[in-house]
Order: sequence, then C-alpha cells, then structure tokens
Amino acid sequence: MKYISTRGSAPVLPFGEAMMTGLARDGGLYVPETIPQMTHDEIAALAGLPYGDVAFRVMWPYLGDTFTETEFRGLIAKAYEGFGHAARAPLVQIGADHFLLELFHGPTLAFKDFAMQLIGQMMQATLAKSGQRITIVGATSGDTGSAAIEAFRGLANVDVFILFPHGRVSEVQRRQMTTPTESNVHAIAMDGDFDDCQARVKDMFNDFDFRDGVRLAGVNSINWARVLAQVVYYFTAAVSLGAPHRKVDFTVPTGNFGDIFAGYIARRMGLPIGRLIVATNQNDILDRALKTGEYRPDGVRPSISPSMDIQVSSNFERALFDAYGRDGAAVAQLMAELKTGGFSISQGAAEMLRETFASGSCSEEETSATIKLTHEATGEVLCPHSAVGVHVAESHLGGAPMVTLATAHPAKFPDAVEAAMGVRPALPPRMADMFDRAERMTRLPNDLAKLQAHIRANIAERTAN
Ligand SMILES: Cc1ncc(COP(=O)(O)O)c(C=O)c1O
Ligand SMILES: N[C@@H](CCOP(=O)(O)O)C(=O)O
Repeated sequence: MKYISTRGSAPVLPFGEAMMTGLARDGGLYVPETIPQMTHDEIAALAGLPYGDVAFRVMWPYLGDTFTETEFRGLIAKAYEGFGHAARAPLVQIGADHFLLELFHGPTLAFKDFAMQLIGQMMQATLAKSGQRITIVGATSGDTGSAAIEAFRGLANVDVFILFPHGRVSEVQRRQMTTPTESNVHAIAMDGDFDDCQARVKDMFNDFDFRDGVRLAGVNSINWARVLAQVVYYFTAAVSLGAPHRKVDFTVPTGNFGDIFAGYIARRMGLPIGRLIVATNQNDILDRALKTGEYRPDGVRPSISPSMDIQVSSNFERALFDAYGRDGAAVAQLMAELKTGGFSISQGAAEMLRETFASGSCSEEETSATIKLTHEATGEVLCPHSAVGVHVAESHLGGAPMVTLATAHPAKFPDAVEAAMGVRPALPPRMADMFDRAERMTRLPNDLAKLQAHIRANIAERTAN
C-alpha cells in the first residue's frame, strides 16, 4: 500500500514512513492510494470477535510490510490492554433505535486513546529498529495532548511538546498535560486558540531546517495512522447492530474532521453505513460549509465543548481531495485561499460532500439541555461533546439504527456537566489525586521563532543529560 499527499507533490510513501513523517512535505495530508475492500462475508465474520481481532483484520491491508503479522497483533494487544472496559468500545442504548458508542474507557478518558495508544506502540517499535530519536510536536484543544503524553511519556528517544490554547481547555484536561513528571513531556500554554496552535505546528513541519533538525514527528490526525486506528470502532459498532445485513447510521461530534473521516473510510471499505452525520457546536463552520459550499473561518468562539472549538478543520482537506476527484493541485489552490480568508467549494465537489455527509449544529443551551434530558431519561451522563452529537442525532432518527459517538468521559468537563444537570461527575479513582499534583508548563506567545527556540533548547538540554 502506498500513501499519496492531498496536494499531489510530495514523495509517495509506504505506511511506516507516512506514519513517521506526519504532514507531507508539500503541506498536504497523506491518504492511501486505494481503499482496501472488505466483502460482505468478511464483515459478517467480524461478529463476536474481540476488539483486537477486528482491529487486526480492518487495519492489516493498510500496513504493507511495515510489521510482520505477529508483530502487529502484539502491538494491538499492548495498545488496548490498559482500557477499562473489556469491549474497549461498548455500545449503550439510549433510545428505541439510538445507541451511544462509549469511546472514553482508555487511559485519558477520550476517544483519542484508541489511535494514540496504537501509534505509541507502532512508533516505538519503528524507533527500536532504526535507533533514531524523534521530537513530537502536537496541537491540542484538550484531548489529543493528554492522549499523546500518556502514549509517549518516559521514553528516552522521544520528546513530546504539546501546544494547547492558554485558558481554553478544561482544568482536568490541562492537569492531564501538566502533571506528568517525566522529563520528555513538555506542555506549552500558548496564547491564542486551537487553530493558532495547529497552524504553528504546521509551520514547523513546513520549515524543513527545523523539521529535519529535530526529526519532527506528528501525532495529530494529520497523521494517517491516527485516522486508520479510528476506523475500527465503526466496524465493531455496526457489526454488533446487525451489519452487514443492515445499514447503520452514525453521528459524530466533529472538530478537526478526523473521527468522521474514519467513518467515511469504513464506509468506503464496504461497511454499510447509511448516513454519516457531522455534529458541530457553535463553531459550526463544517455544518455551514456542507450546506452552503462556502468555507470561511470567522474566529473560534469558546464553548462548553472546548475540544471542538475549531474553525480550521485539518482533515476536511482529505474529504476535499476525494470530492475534487483526487486533484492535488485543486486542493493546494483551496488551501492557499484558506490562508487569505476561505474558499468556495465547486458545485460538483459540494454535491459529492452533501451526498456523503449530513450535518447539524448544536447551541450552548441545546448542549446543556441534552446533558440534562439524557440523564433524566436514561441515566447516561454525557460529556458536552457527546451531547452535541446526541442533539444532532435526535433530529436524524428514523430508518436505520443510529450510533452517536460518545467521545469523552463527562468527568473531564465537570463544570459544564454540573451546570447542566446539577451533579458533578467523578474522575475514576486512579485519577483522584490529580488536583493535588504539581503542574509544570511553559507559557509562550503565538510566535513561531519563540516556540522553535523553546523546543530546540529543551531537546539540547535533554540530549546533553
Ligand atoms: C471530546 C472530543 N469530541 C470530539 C472531537 C472532534 O473530533 P475530530 O477532531 O476528530 O473531529 C474532539 C477533538 O477533536 C474531542 O476531543
Ligand atoms: N479535539 C482535538 C483537536 C486536535 O485533534 P486531532 O484529532 O487532529 O489531533 C484535541 O482534543 O486536541
């Protein structure tokens, strides 16, 4: 399997190199040259298998010769052994034909653990073979950062720098990033919003002296391996609700478009997904873009679902690539226009996107009301992001069973949940001392040179010791 860039002019790479590279050298995102297909019988045969076995069958065709079959099975087993639920991604019924896919039983209580734990294993195995060291720089609106830190903390040959928007993540999310004591973990509270953090990370990838000098690696969902690992739970969920013998719909709380893009890949592999519904908070650029064909960021508005406070949604580029018939030059042109305010999606591409994705948005009041009403009706406590999903899903019920992705544990957002339903959700006992631990972070401006100097200085100090 070969990987090509959405902007059409970067080297074509095998899986292992695309994973270690992160962003393509032309600024684009890697995607597989072709999408492996699973037949009706192959999908039916997934029924009843443990999560790890489904993960192997779904992902193996994408890997080429990066790992042997035995190695890859071992990495999957290690990645998911720390999850707090035997099913890894259990389904819970919340309505006649409405199910929640609980994706928050991993070590940092958000869906990011599904991919990050596996990427952690795959990157460590790759580095062990090459003897290299790498510098991971990631941007987070709260969850990716803690999941990355958890996956790479304590490794001698990896430094992890996480840029989060100062004052715009929940206290639990911040403490997950600032309380680890390992010297390879570097939390940076940057002035600005998530889009600024993500833009600086991309700037670092596009600065080849810096990129090559520090051996930069990326674990945001710009990295194809992140998306791939998330394809798996669409299969486990749909099959347990009767696929491939019937269709299943999915609603996905969406920010950077990685999770819903994984659902799109599952559908292209042959999983009978009916509707794929993008659910946004008040930062509703994706909902508007799908409805109007105009993609024009107008500033991030902080919300009670802060991990989805995103306007420049990086994986949308992967969807545009397909919508434009895999024309890298056309995508590069759109991304150049984005830098100066936004772009209009061509009529043909907009039609393709509308046929592929439905969408809806959820206001702050609707998010709170959904947390309250869902708890009253079902006993399920939703995090605000999952509540955005449930609210949007409710206006699309009917026909196939609906699965809404519950992307984070409510205890990561205790203030929003308590304000909505009057009860403060508790952290799992293993995290109970989080508020007593000392925090360690560096506050930096939104300034590429200063960020790069900080990263270089820290690496120099670590490698000198
Ligand atoms: C809790 C939570 N829900 C939903 C999302 C949106 O996922 P995606 O960025 O893959 O669209 C994120 C982060 O992006 C998140 O942290
Ligand atoms: N919501 C995310 C934003 C970054 O997402 P990624 O999936 O592109 O890495 C977060 O919590 O950090």
